[in-house]
Amino acid sequence: MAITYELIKTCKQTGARLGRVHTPHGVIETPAFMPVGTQATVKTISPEELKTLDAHIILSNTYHLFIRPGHEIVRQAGGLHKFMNWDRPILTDSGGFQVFSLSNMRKISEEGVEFRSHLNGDKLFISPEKAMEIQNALGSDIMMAFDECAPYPAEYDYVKKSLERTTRWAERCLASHARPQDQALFAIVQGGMYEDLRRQSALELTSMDFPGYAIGGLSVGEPKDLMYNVLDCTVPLLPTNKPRYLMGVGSPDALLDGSIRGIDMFDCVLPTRIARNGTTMTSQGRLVIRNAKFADDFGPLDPECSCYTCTNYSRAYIRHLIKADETFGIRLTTIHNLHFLLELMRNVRKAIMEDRLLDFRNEFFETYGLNES
Ligand SMILES: Nc1nc2cc3nc(NCCc4ccc(CCO)cc4)[nH]c3cc2c(=O)[nH]1
Ligand SMILES: [Zn+2]
Repeated sequence: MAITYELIKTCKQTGARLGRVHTPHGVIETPAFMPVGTQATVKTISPEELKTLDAHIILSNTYHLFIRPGHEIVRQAGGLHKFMNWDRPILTDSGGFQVFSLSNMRKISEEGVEFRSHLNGDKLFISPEKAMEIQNALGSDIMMAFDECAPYPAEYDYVKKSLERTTRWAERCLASHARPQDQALFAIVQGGMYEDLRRQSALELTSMDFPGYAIGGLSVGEPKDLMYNVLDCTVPLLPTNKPRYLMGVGSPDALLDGSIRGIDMFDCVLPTRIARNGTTMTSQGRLVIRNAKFADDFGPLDPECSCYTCTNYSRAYIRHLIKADETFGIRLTTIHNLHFLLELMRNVRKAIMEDRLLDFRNEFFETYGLNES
């Protein structure tokens, strides 16, 4: 079996679970945050630094690696682990979402999606079979089924037709799964913001017995309370002995409230993306280091933080680097933001062990600020 999920305990205060996902490249302690390395690198951070930060798994993208450098190159390199020198688990997203969020001129049919590369405009086509061939070449430990992430908002009838096609595509992914012993294929539940369609999608996909289930179609601009409604009606329909992965979610508040609702895995570009413009997550909420008030502030970014950045550099120095567009500044804010979220998840796992996750959540929001993202 490519992966097995070990449920260690369920929190008495909430629906949160402490677990472990065992993979051929190591164990993932859950609930887990996955740093995003879209083009085979977590931007500006080395694999050694990711290990120092204690990231257990990273995410890469089928769409990006298909259009550059091409999955055959990665296959010839011996797979993504060798290519990027990362020997811990890798999850690859299947490309559906990226095609819709990045490329223009795309046509969706039963067969798959025709689109133009956002790099050079080449006309390309990805089908469920193609998405599986690419992920097979990449050699990721966890592959995602090829799906359609319905836009938000979207008409009921469109979402229903779309989820039913996503279910048929999931069957085609299963049928073309070349190495189920080495790679786990996760299905992706769709259904927009409609409870009955979410139920339909969950029941259709869980009847096919995948090793793990993702909840897609969220974090697409909907209000947070809608996202939580969808989780409340979807998570209970997923098997308790398999991992649940909420795609594209990674703000501190959503990691906490998603864990409370029984989500085991999260990914988001947020910490790395906002770091590049100097926005940082600190125990007192968001801090935009470009702000002039930090020009002569020689204290650490976050006094409560023990990361490499907060141990060795001042706000004044980091602000100077970001203003001067120095890459080292982006490395420092990225290291801090990744540490902040990975540390948050370590504390979430500790709070579940001690049956006090709800208390931990309320304490966290008192200092971080409820409406932060
Ligand atoms: N295969 C598949 N992949 C997905 C990836 C997703 N990623 C998201 N949301 C990410 C949203 C997101 C994008 C950028 C930033 C940076 C700061 O603005 C933060 C969040 N939702 C998602 C849904 C799906 C989905 O249904 N299927
Ligand atoms: Zn720090």
